Amino acid sequence: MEIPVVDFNVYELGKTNVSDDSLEKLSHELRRAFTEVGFVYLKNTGINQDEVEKVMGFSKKFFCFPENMKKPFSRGNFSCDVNHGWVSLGTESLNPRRPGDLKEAFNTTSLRADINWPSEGVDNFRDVHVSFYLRCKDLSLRVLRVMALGLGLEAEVFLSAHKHIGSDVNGTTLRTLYYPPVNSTCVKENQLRCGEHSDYGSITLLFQSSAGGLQVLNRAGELISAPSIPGTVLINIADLMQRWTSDVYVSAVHRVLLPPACDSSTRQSLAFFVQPDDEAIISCCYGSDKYPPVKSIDYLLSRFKDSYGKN
Ligand SMILES: O=C(O)CCC(=O)C(=O)O
Ligand SMILES: [Fe+2]
Repeated sequence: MEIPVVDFNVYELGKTNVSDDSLEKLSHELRRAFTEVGFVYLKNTGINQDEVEKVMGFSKKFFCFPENMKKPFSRGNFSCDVNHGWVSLGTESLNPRRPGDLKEAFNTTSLRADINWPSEGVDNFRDVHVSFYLRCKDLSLRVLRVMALGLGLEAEVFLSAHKHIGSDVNGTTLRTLYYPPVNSTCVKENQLRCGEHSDYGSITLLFQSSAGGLQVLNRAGELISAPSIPGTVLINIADLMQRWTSDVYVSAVHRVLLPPACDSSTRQSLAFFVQPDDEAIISCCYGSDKYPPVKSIDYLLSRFKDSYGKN
């Protein structure tokens, strides 16, 4: 099964009058995508390609700085948030059995005004990333509502555990990713741009530049490619949501391959990782006991330990 494209037009950002019938139809389409593949392309969400390209442009300026200008913003340097900040090339292994991923990232996890943001040479870096974070937050809340309806659950069931996105008690992160040109003579054995993994939280919104490489493992065990479709948002189920729904919605493994040997192009993506509030207890819905309840923050920290374990 390929990744379906679903039209979100009736519930796009800014729309307030949506009929129950249209929401129900949408919820069935999302349910089908999230049970059969775990990934869906949403079109007509209200977030357009120009916005995405603007954020990528600002990010790229930062990534192209020399290392000494990026280092002060490193992940781990921010006492208010363990995940906020810059992650250098090869630091994270999303598949811990592989060498470090050939990617750089900047995580916007804290929206606090009093933290140190890159500004020299990248005016507006904070504002551009924070505005896009808030747009993604709004869209995510809409998607979470429709997802609950698709399961025949009360519309607020997921939303009530995502009340604090953008505050210090919620780990939701906008991650801008930069995959520099690959020099194939320097690549380690089994190294990829991004190793096989599934995401940790509830859902992920992904926007990609035109360079390919993203693959998704479908339920038939086939790796299918997930190219960028301009103007759409690729949304996937993450692991806590799979637990929450007792495996009804599936969190699919995915990865980003190296480019072909003679291809020296770069790649960019923006991932918005939606995480339930730190203190939310995630228990299986429908009264199932398939997984024991887990606290959102405990689960997230244990997953970070695995992917940053080598450092
Ligand atoms: O860059 C991409 O297209 C995917 C990145 C990803 O899957 C992740 O960071 O979790
Ligand atoms: Fe991912």
